[in-house]
Amino acid sequence: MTVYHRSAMRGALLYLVLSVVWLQLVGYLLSSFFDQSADQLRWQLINGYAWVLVSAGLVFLAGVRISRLFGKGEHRADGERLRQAAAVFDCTREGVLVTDPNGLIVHVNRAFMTITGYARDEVLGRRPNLFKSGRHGADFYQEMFASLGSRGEWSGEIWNRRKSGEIYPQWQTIRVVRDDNGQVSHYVAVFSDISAIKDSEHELAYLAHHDPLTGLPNRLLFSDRAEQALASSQLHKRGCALLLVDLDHFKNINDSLGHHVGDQLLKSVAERFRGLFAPGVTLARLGGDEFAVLVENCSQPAQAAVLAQRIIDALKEPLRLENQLLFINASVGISLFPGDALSAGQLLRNADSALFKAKSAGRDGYALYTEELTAHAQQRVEIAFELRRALQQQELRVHYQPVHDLATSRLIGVEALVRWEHPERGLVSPAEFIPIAERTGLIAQIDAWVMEQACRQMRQWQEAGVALSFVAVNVSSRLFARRELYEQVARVLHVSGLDPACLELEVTESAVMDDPEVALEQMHRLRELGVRLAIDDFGTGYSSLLRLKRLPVQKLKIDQGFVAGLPWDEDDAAIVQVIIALARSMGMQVQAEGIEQREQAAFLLEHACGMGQGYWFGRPVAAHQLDWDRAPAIN
Ligand SMILES: Nc1nc2c(ncn2[C@@H]2O[C@H](COP(=O)(O)O[C@H]3[C@@H](O)[C@H](n4cnc5c(=O)[nH]c(N)nc54)O[C@@H]3COP(=O)(O)O)[C@@H](O)[C@H]2O)c(=O)[nH]1
Repeated sequence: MTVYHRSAMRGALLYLVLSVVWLQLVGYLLSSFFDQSADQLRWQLINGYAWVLVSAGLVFLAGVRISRLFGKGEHRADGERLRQAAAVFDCTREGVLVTDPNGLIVHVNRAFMTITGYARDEVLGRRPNLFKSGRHGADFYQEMFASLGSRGEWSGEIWNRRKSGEIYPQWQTIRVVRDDNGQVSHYVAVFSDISAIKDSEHELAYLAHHDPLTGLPNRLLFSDRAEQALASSQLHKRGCALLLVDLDHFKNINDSLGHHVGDQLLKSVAERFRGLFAPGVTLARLGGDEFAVLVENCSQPAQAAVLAQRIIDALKEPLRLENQLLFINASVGISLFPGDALSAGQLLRNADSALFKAKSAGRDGYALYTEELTAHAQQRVEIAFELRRALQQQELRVHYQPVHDLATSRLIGVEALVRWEHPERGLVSPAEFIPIAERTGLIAQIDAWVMEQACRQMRQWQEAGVALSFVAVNVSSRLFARRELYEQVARVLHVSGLDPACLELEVTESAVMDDPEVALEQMHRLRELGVRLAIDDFGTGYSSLLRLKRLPVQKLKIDQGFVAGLPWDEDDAAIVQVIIALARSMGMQVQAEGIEQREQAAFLLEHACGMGQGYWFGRPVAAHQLDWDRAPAIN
């Protein structure tokens, strides 16, 4: 039972007792005063009316008390609600601003002051246009008031000005408050400062569109800008040039000096390139060591070529990193809009084909896109695709070319050369697919496979009693630069059980001289395994004799280009003699390749070249086709 019930019960009981006492007392008094029952009846009636009158008075008093009681409760609840609202209003992190129907500010909360920098007194009685940033036009405010008029509410992003003058974004909701008569009594605006969110959005957008290392636009932003530039060029009937720049042998820097130095170098290169171009030119880093330059208003190949040369020349001076000077070159591919391509994607692909051409032509230069390049590029893509399949479907074969001892003319070794038995095209020359395999990275897989086959084959020959000193395999520059080459060779030797001294690894002179320090380290590691090392195509690179002397190499292979002129071409004859003398002076064996005539073999024998290989001795053939007894007479 509540307090109210108990007090009501008490009142009712009191009324009951008083009524009974009153009735008994009046009845007793009337019977004692009056003998006549008619008088007694009249007074009882008067008493009844008097009691009804008193009761009505009591009911009135009770009603007043009750309504007072309820009235007090309601007021208490209202007060509580108001106190809570005021606390929320003041504690909320959202700014709150209340205006009267005329738009004059009548109230602001604490968060409002924190966000805007204004004190309460500075804004009360003023209009919210005090905070206008000037970023929004009249349309914006018209729409806002139209929404308030029709829906009684407006929400949206608005840029306002703090007291400090700083312009900032806020998310704001404005509500119209109406009184009991439906008249506008107030406008209440609740807003939050969204600068931090905007900053994060900007940061995310920046990260998504820029390369974090150099701060240059990335591929996404570059493609976007290229699309825009092309659209604008089309409209204004102007030309554009896209230059794709690739650093030559950058991988060697990463591999030999570490990624930290590689990163520093990329930053320095980006800095140097930045200094070359006027503001209208977009320079981007597309990934790895690949940069792109988009030049608007450049329609002539000659103009683009000048820029390409400027890029190449910019790297002629060494780059100064923390404590060392580094040299790096670049190759550039150029494609022009609208002459070469009509879309940004095509322009990039064409520039890539031209870049490939520049690299194939010996690097450190530029090449312009031509239509034939597309056909070649297409062909390259197709071959790369098919080559992957060929590896899986085991379409590759290993052929062996005999190597003869020139003194005895006997077959003493073989060189393993890969062949592709294409299901439709027949035997495809490695000269066609090896460069593509090198570019796509498939070469490492191919070389590893050839090495495994050659070692197994050599073991089989040895088990069959064939007296063969070595089997030579080619190691591409790509595989040679990899640290895992050592593990790979060790694994193949272990699996095949071949004596390491019977395996000869041929590395081209250019692969060695690309980065002699890395080559030196790699060669020493390989020598620890006990394998033999030969420098292939010797004479075509620019070997430093000092460096050559330090290399743990057992053989120099004279490039077939010099052998071709023997014995009549004096220059070739002189070069060959020098190479032989050089090899011998460094205690290396020397082997000539590309011997097609007896006279060439005779010249080489006469000048103390130890070994020879070429069509005159025998072409590369399948393992079972080798003629072990062939020893053609040289003299
Ligand atoms: N990384 C790898 N490269 C490989 C592998 N197999 C081959 N190659 C390289 O491909 C290029 C072309 O090779 P190929 O068509 O096999 O040509 C070799 C010989 O057939 C050819 N040769 C040999 N003797 C003569 C000759 O008397 N005349 C003549 N015109 N050509 C001849 O020379 C090529 C051998 O060259 P080399 O390797 O320098 O000893 C070629 O660059 C191969 O290196 C492979 O598995 N991996």
